[in-house]
Amino acid sequence: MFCQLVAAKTPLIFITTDNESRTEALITRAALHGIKGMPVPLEWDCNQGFAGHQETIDPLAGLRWAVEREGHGIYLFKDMTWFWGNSPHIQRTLKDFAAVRRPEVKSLVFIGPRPDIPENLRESFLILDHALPDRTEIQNYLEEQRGKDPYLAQVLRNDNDLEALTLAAQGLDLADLERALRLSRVTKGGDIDRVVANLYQAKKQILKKSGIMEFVENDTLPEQVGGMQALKSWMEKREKAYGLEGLKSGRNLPKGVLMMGISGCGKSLFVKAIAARWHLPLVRLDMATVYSQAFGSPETSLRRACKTAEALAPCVLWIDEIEAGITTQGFKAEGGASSRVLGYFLTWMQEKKHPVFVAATANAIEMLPAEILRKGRFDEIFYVTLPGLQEREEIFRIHLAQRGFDEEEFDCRMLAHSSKGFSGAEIEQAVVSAGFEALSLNRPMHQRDITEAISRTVPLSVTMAEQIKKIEAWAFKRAVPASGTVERD
Ligand SMILES: Nc1ncnc2c1ncn2[C@@H]1O[C@H](COP(=O)(O)OP(=O)(O)OP(=O)(O)O)[C@@H](O)[C@H]1O
Repeated sequence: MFCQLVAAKTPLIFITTDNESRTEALITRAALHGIKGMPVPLEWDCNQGFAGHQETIDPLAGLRWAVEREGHGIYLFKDMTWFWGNSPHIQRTLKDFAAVRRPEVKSLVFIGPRPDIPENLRESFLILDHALPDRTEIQNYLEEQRGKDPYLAQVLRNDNDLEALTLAAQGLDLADLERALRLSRVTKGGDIDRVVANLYQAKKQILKKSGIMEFVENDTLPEQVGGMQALKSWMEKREKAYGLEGLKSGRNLPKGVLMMGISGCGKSLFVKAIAARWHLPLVRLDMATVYSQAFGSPETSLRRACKTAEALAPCVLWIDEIEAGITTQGFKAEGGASSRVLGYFLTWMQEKKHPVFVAATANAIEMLPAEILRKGRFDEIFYVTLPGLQEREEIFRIHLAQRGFDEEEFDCRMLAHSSKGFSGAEIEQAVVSAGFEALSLNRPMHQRDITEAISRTVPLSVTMAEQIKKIEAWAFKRAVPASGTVERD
């Protein structure tokens, strides 16, 4: 694509990239191998100007130098986005350059993490996105390296190993992949499982640095989730239809589910359980962070997040608080960032090319615009409400067992009765604080400790009774209850 644009004499190109050196390498390779007669691209940055031309350190001088040079050429500007916003001279020079037809093949290429192009120049630019390498690119790279590098030849003994390493490397830049492999070599990890583990560590670090997303280490089992029968059977049906292999490989991965409902009732827990059960990496995107603008505009942050998720595919993208950023005036009325961001997200959901299972969670569900709830966006929309009697009993059993208590020594039915209106998180908290109480008195935990912890708790369903009623009335019309039934006790 880049070669074709240059060959077609596109004067101004902007490439968004998170990795300058990878993009520089790509441009150089494309120029030398893809465009006949093209010399090596010349690079400009604000510290050096063009190499060997001190007089070009000033951005305008650098630009003029490139514009005035004769012959074919690609001129790569790295830091121009910091300067051009406040410089009418730079903007005018670029506008004039774009307006002139010239016999030679000459393009000025600008790179940066975001297409921060001055309003004035937008029309003159063609914007490309240098996304992370896809599966085929990674596989080709690994195969090529295996032929050259005895260490990789030792790690990748067969096609299954190659497949496993390719999968683990998805979401990494080739430069980062190279670095991670070097690290594995130094630590003498010749075993494929260790190399794969190293790559996951590298990915975790990189996502953490990017700020808006995080890798969630996860081994939650569906058995750790009490109740939610409808959600569980939704999951099991897909497993029966496509097989775990089909889901794990991404071949038959559903589009996604939206889980909305009261805080502390297990939405996040279920997202983790689904990802672990389908053996898919789980990345969490916090919409509140996207709107905080800490990592660029909300649109740019979300675009980057979606691209990264696609590069990591097959994976589960957990969008937490999808309603964040939508103000009380509503989605359309405010007409600002949230409608643009959600608009982008919905289009992406529809058009994404790689298998990303989107698990979105929401608390303030009455804020969600009809666009999100429309049939077909998500495979299913679930409403996660307060657990009923049977479910509370199950949740007590789960949390007692998780903390090493023998659940048979407790009357979980009775505990369930006395915790009416409690969320899963509140039940967990009652078990934890009862355990702590007993520990502080240096004795085993008894049933009484838990009932006392329950009676000390004022659950959310009491403090927020009115809101919860409203939320329930709203949700029951629009979503499937995650529990399968609406159990009242
Ligand atoms: N159905 C459940 N079964 C077992 N444990 C539960 C259940 N619901 C909640 N919990 C416990 O409460 C904790 C918090 O729940 P979780 O974070 O999944 O709730 P949430 O609905 O995502 O809340 P929020 O909307 O506030 O993020 C869980 O980690 C789990 O320990």
